[in-house]
Amino acid sequence: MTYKQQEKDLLKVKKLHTGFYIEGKFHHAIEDINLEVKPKEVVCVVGESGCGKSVMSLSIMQLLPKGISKISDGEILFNGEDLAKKTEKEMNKVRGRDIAMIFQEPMTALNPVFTIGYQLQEVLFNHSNINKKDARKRAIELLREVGIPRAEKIIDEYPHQLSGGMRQRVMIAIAIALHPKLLIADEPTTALDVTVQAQILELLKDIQEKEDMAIMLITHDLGVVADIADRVIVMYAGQIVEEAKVVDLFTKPKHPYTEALLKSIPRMEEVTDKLNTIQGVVPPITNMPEVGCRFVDRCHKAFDSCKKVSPQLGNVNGDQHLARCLLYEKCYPSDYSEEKEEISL
Ligand SMILES: Nc1ncnc2c1ncn2[C@@H]1O[C@H](COP(=O)(O)OP(=O)(O)OP(=O)(O)O)[C@@H](O)[C@H]1O
Repeated sequence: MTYKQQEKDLLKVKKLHTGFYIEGKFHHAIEDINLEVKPKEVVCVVGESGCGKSVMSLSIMQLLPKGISKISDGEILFNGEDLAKKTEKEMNKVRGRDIAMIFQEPMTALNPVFTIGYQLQEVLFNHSNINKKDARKRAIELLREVGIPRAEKIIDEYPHQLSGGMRQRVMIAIAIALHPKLLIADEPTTALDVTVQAQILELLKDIQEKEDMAIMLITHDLGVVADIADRVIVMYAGQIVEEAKVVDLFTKPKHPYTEALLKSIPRMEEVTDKLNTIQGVVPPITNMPEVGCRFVDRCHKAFDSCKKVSPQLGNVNGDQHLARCLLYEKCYPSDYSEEKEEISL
């Protein structure tokens, strides 16, 4: 039995396409996204800024900005139910109770005019019949669980009285209050300094184990991934370009973009005066190449066909390692033939 067949999916995203209306024209920000998250699994989604990571997570949570964006195709199955078909009222029940989300900047998610305790208890009141006394007790327990010292005092403080790391701990406490089955964490450590980043990652790992919860962690930093992920999904220009178990991704990366991301992680043992950065930028959604590989202009392994043939996501190293690159035979479109390409030239 393969890994993918072992357990039922908690989240299964199928052929998801989401985009924005810009100057009256619809442009896709993510295209043909297929992914699964199993119960208790930690899946990391990585890629540079603008690759579509946040659009993907906001699509799953149905939190895209109204009027200017839409899911144009696809399904988002959570425990078999399509979230894309749920009403706002139904989604309000799912958010927090089944799927929780934490963001990069906790200050924007926390309300500055209410105490920490008020905001924690509000979640408990909204989803259960708990009384005031028990809610306060539970809120203090939750603050302790996420490592907040002097929880009895902090509960009556306001978000601005806490450090960035402590605020992120409060967000995690709110997120786990109802024991969700999935936590989506969008760059949860990016705004924090390095030592605090490590503590928050450690906390997420502990909580994931204690709560038996799955995590989808979104980050632009592959360094963060090594420590926590079971599986990694690499996104580039709105598409998944590689997906593998964490060990395989780090030891046998298949896509030149993943290789470049790995090279850009600073290493202690390398004495160098410059960081390896990837030259160029991610194409904007208003100027996405219609055909060919979207990484072609930045790829040092690119060859002629890369501009003419759109690579498919294919199995490149057993059934758990997918990549979207013409270096691999399995990534050519099923109707591809060299003859056809020659005629079209
Ligand atoms: N409100 C919006 N209106 C128009 N385009 C948008 C909007 N939000 C995102 N986009 C575009 O969608 C694409 C994907 O953006 P997204 O925020 O998902 O990237 P990301 O990988 O999460 O980057 P970051 O790490 O910077 O958040 C980008 O080209 C971005 O410019």
